[in-house]
Amino acid sequence: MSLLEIDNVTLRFGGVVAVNKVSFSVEEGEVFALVGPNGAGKSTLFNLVSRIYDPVEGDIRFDGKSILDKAPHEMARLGIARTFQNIELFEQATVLQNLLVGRHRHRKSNFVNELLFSPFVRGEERRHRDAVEKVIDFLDLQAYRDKYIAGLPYGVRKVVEMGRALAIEPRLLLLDEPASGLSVEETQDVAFWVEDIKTQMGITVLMVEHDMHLVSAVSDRVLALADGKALALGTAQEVQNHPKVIEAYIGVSDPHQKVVT
Ligand SMILES: Nc1ncnc2c1ncn2[C@@H]1O[C@H](COP(=O)(O)OP(=O)(O)OP(=O)(O)O)[C@@H](O)[C@H]1O
Repeated sequence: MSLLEIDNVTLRFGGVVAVNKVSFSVEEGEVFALVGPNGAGKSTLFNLVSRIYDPVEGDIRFDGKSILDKAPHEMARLGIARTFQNIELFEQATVLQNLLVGRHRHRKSNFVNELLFSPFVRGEERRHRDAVEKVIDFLDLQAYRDKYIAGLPYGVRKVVEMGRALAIEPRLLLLDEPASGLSVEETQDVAFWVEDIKTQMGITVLMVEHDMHLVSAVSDRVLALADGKALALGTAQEVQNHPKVIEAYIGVSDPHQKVVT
C-alpha cells in the first residue's frame, strides 16, 4: 500500500480548474517531486494534502485511510508535516522555541499535571528537548539555537522551517519549494539534507520545486503538471525529456514556432 494516494482529485476556483482529475501515489521511503510551470496547480495540490482546501471530487488517502474528514491542525498528529514557501516561523522566538512548537502533537500531559509540574511533565519536556536537539544537530543549527528568528538570514530561516517540520517526527514531509531564494551552495546543502532525511531518518518526502538540479539530484520520481493536469510521471530525466512537458514549459504547441528568449 502506498503511503499517500491522490485519487482523481479536482479543485476549482470559480472558473479556473486548478487541479483537474489528478491521481498519483507516493511510496513509503521515496522522494517524490511535483514540477510544472507557474499556475500548474502544484501549491493547490499541496494545500489539498495539508487539508487547507477540500477537493470537489476525488479522495486523498494517507496510510490507506481517507483524510478528507481531517482538519489542517490534525495533520501533524497523523504524521504529516509541511514547510511553507513563505516561511511560517515565530519571528520573536528563538530557533529552539520554534522547534519545540513543532513538538506540540506529542504532548501527553494534561493541564493539572502541567500546573503541578509533575515528574511526568518534566520527563516529557526532556524528551521534547532531546528530539529537538537531534534536529538541531542534524541540520547543523547549533550556532543559531538561541538566536531569534527575526535576526537570521533568509537561508538559515529556510533551514529552521525544515527543522520545525522535522521536529514533529513525521512519516511524510511536504517541502514547498525548499530551494526558492537560496544560493547555489545553499541549494546543494538542501539536496544533502533531503537525501539524509530519506536515508537516515526514513521519512518520505513530497516536494514542490522549480530548481530542476535539486529535483534531479534527490527525487526518485517526478510528476509534471500543467494547467492542473498530470502530464508525465517518471524519473527526473524521463519527465524533463517528455514532449508534453517541453511543450508546457516552452508554451508553444507548434514545434516550428520560434521561441525568442
Ligand atoms: N486562492 C485562489 N483563488 C483563486 N485562484 C487560485 C487560488 N490559488 C490558486 N489559484 C489558481 O489556480 C491555478 C493553480 O495555481 P497554483 O498556485 O496551485 O499553481 P502553482 O503550480 O503552485 O504555481 P507557482 O509555481 O507559481 O506557485 C492558477 O491558475 C492560480 O491562479
